[in-house]
Amino acid sequence: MANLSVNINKIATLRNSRGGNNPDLVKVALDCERFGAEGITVHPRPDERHIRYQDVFDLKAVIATEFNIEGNCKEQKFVDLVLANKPAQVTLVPDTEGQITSNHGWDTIKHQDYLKEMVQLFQAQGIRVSIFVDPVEEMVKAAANSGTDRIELYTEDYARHFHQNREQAIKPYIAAAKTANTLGLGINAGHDLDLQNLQYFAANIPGLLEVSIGHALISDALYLGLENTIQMYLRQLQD
Ligand SMILES: CC(=O)[C@@H](O)[C@H](O)COP(=O)(O)O
Ligand SMILES: NCC(=O)COP(=O)(O)O
Repeated sequence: MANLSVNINKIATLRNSRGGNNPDLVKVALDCERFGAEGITVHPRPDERHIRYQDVFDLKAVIATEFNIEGNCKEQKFVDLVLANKPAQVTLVPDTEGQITSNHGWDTIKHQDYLKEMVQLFQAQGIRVSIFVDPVEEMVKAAANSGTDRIELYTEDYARHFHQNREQAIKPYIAAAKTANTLGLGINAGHDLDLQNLQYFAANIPGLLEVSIGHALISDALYLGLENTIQMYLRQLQD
């Protein structure tokens, strides 16, 4: 069964909209753990529009499950933040400036040497590394050459096409996962996974270790409550 890491960016978005500490991000993270989440994910961006750099220190001090920090390692501030906090996992995402959200994986062929350097830097500090990639076999192969522990499959395309034709939508992900399995890479996945598309994805991706879910899960929690929502997502992941 794949682990569920709850991405709490959207809690920080809500908090920041009024400048105070409501909702309390740290309390929400601890509640997610109490309700069954196996990890907490944050994706600090340079403009700190949701997760602030200080949040990462505050969360690291209290989180007992897997802490996953996602972000752009081309930003020195991000690299310093990760090294200062030594989370269980860092997920390298190739964000470009002004993006509303993550919208592509790394070109692991073009950035091979750079990624190798980054992977070594984090691994030397005992931090597991995952590289965010599109479900393209060549990208998975080149990711393996960087020495990364895991890849995170960018699932936006799967989610977008799921309702039209789920067999077609998942095809490239199965192929990418098989390649990753052959190369000994661990597999994470995320972006736009939700209560409709998660079960089919988890049931069909061989070797899926972890999903990180934020936007849909936090939205569902408005109607269903956070505890109930987390339990519902966990049920989708059951074998
Ligand atoms: C890497 C990924 O797919 C997610 O972390 C996503 O980027 C969430 O970030 P936002 O909450 O800023 O949209
Ligand atoms: N890595 C993906 C993630 O953390 C959450 O993405 P989303 O569920 O907010 O689209």
